[in-house]
Amino acid sequence: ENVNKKLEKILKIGSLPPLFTTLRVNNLHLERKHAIKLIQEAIDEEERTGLKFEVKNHPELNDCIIIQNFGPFNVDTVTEEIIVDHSCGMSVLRGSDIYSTGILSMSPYVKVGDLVSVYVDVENKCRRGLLTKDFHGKKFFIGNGVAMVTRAAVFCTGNNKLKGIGVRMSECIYRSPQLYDLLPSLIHPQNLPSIICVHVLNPSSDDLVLDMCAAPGGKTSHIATLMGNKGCVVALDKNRNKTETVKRHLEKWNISNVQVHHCDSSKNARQRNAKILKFKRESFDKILLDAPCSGLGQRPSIINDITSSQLSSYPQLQMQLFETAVQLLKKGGTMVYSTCTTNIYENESITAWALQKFKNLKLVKQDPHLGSSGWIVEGLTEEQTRLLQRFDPSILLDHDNDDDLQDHHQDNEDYYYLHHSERYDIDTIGFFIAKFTKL
Ligand SMILES: C[S@@+](CC[C@H](N)C(=O)[O-])C[C@H]1O[C@@H](n2cnc3c(N)ncnc32)[C@H](O)[C@@H]1O
Repeated sequence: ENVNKKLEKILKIGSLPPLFTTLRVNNLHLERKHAIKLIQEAIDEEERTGLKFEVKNHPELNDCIIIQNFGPFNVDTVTEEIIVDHSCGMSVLRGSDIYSTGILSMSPYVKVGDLVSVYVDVENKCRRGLLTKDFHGKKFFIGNGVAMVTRAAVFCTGNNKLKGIGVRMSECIYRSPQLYDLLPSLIHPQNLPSIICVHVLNPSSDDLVLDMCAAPGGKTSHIATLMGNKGCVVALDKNRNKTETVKRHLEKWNISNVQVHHCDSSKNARQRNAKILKFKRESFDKILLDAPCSGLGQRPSIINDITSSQLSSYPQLQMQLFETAVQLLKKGGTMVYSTCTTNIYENESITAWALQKFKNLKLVKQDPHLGSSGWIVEGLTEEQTRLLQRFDPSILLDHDNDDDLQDHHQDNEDYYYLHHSERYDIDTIGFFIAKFTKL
């Protein structure tokens, strides 16, 4: 009964966007107070919702900025419709406009400048180019916007998909400031636990650091920045295209202490095209293993179509990567293992397995520790779970009236209330961090 209730809360909170946007500042090139001023000015100028977004310091992280968002709002639908894919819908709920590539279906006579209601294709069933009246699958309303393109322009451009903004959002059920492409070399939108994760690793300027699963590179640039663009970071990813994304991001940030390689970081490399680089055993001072995972902590996520076999495949891969990490870590070195999932089998159970298998590994205290403790599993003592850091936004829904979990997309005053208190350290994506030292 309790487990089901917890699961219900995890799914419910997972379907909502966090109501805080967090940004990391490139403090090698810009002081945070100047960044705050520039961002506030840009938001005030762009603002179309009539809401006042306040840009603030994170009180404990010297490179982090927080902006509180608003929602949910009741928005009336209009006759003209468009349907967008899931990932586009999720970006809209976090403040984005709609790019034409995300549009799946559109009413036939929409003209540029018309107001349209925007829906997400919940079950991934809408064929691209379908007329909205012919789509009978589940769809979820996320707000209204102004069409910048016609149906013909979106769907009749041959093989080249139309690029650029297709619908400019005017009233979303959740409202966040428009930040994309704002000062891309100086600020990076990043979820709070991801920022905390690299502070926990705490790299310094004379370290040799390995980032085993680096793409798209958010944590890599953070590691490099904390090292003052000195020392050396080796950043690996098994996906070649994604390593190019990492390189572009680092170039934008003017970072020169990172070597990026296309490489399979697991011991038993099976991916055919990824090179396997040989590093000397016990050569790295610090290692980040931000592991591939089931992503169950990602928010918002209206659907989750992960299969149980996909879900159960992750621990195996995580253990392989973990073994490589332990081999490559120096004695006395530090390793951080992290995931963006709430799945205990990819988090606490991997930690328990690692402590059992590698007797020279020890869990150590994390600083900062803003999340809650880990969950208790076989093989971990209570004291050890207190050294783990788990971000579990479902605790926002832990209040006395558990039986009355209403649909937040209606008129959920409880939810609205919760979000208007200062809960930025809880209203995050789901995330897990374990920090080890090698004896
Ligand atoms: C959670 S994401 C990493 C996010 C990244 N650390 C960041 O903060 O931007 C996991 C990454 O692991 C990569 N990956 C998966 N299996 C891998 C392997 N065997 N070796 C190296 N990278 C792998 C994926 O391509 C993916 O980019």
